[in-house]
Amino acid sequence: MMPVYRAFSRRFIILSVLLGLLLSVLGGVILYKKELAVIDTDFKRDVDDKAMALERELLANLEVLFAIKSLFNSSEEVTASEFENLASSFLARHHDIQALEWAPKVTGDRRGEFEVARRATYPDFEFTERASQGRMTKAGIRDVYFPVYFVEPHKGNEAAFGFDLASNESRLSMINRSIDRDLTLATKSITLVQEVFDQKGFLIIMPVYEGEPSTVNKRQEKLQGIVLGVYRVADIFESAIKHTGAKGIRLLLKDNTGADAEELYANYSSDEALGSLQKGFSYSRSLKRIGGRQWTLVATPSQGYIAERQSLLPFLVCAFGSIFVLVGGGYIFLATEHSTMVVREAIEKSRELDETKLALEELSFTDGLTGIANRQCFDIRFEEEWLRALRDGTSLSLIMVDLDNFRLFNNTYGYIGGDQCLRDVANKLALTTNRTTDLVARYDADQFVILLPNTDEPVLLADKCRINIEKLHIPHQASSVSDYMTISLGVVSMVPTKHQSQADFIFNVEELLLQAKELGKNRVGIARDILAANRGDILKFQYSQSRSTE
Ligand SMILES: Nc1nc2c(ncn2[C@@H]2O[C@H](COP(=O)(O)OP(=O)(O)OP(=O)(O)O)[C@@H](O)[C@H]2O)c(=O)[nH]1
Repeated sequence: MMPVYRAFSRRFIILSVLLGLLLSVLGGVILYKKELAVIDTDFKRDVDDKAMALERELLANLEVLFAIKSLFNSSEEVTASEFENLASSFLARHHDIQALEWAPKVTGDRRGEFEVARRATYPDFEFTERASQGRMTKAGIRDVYFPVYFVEPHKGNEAAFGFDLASNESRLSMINRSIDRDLTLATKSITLVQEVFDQKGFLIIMPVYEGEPSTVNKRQEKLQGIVLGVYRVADIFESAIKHTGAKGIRLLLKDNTGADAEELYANYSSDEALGSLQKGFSYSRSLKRIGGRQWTLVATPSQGYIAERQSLLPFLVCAFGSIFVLVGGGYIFLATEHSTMVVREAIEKSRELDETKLALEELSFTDGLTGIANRQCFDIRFEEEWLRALRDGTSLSLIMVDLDNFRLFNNTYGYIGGDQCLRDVANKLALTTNRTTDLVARYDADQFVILLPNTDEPVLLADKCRINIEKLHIPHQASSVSDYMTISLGVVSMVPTKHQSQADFIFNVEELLLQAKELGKNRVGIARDILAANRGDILKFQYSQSRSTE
């Protein structure tokens, strides 16, 4: 029973520990995923903030162009200083504008007139275009020019001053589109004429007409020129982003207008390797369409951004949960083992106690000197057998034995010799009885009893005992009967009835033993009814009886 219980409790503890570990890991994973979800939401919000800042920045720059356009709309002829004053005031506030420019529409026949007018202030002024090797050269002959006539700030934009925007096919087509539809348009990324380093820039152009022409022809006819904003992508980007809060976000600005997407600017180095977690957070946010261009912000968090927002909580939940489960499981396991041990010890103790009790019981029923049953044992067995015989209607016989002249034996051979004699006699009496149900017990000092349940010939057995003791040849010089130790016996046998008592039964056998003593010892005292019942053996008893008379 115990091993089954132990195996069950061990299996239960192991399963509980495994379940606890699983729950700890699960708890950690759930918290980890929740944290990632929060980071994802925060990240998208931060990117949206930056995209909106970029939109605001572009719209603010458009407003500047509208203000300059208004200047040209409201004046017959805008002078260089008027343009300079207005543009400077905007440039002072908008540091991300590379230049604000005015490019009038100049027909081929008026080119000289325009060049001369500007040479009053800038003697080297002429209409220019970009030569094939990238350097600036005098503009070729064409019907219409759009030369950069005013440019603020002048310093740093000298290369653009006089540059004919119509010198480039694709730019001219965009200008014409803007003019025909009265559209504010932004170019795709270009390398600015004033650019020294390899940075991407773009232009926003805004046509200025006389009045408000509503058809294509009238627009072409009434066109005065073009207001231009010149920008470096990086400047616009950094200026917009620098006031937004979150740091550690890798941003890539792409121009997705048309079929070919183009990368405009990235605020990180492209050879930086990305982790899978970073890639998982990647987020694209399209900006409002401005100047006909569709810009998109592609964002990925840096490792620092993620690390800053991750806590140790999921790990701690997992680690401490596991430790708690393991320690708890270990404690319960040890406690169970201990209690099992205690129970096992208790069972062992109880078994030992039972054994001790049995041994004590055995001792209490054993005569200390001879090792056969004692008086107490006899009394209990006698009671039991009496009741059994009474119930079953069977016979019960009792032989009482007394050593002859034992006092004299003691006097002659001493108590130690007497003790040995008692042991020898007891041993021989026990050997003489055959049945397991027979009981030989020491009754008193030198007296023994033999209880014989359901025995037909108790007298024969009694005489056999007498003969066997005499045959032991235990010397007894002082005996009045023989040279050896002899015994006298009384025998009673009856089928008990409820009118008879155990005491009478004992009394009778004592009487018969006394008679045997009185008749001369070394003989069996038999009741008359037994003599009658055992007629066939009468001679033997006569022999026994006759011994005493010799
Ligand atoms: N050695 C020894 N002697 C004992 C023990 N118990 C009793 N005796 C002695 O046994 C003797 C019993 O003597 P009795 O039965 O009275 O008389 P007896 O000498 O046997 O005489 P009869 O019975 O008439 O033959 C006494 O001397 C007791 O002291 C014992 O355990 N050991």
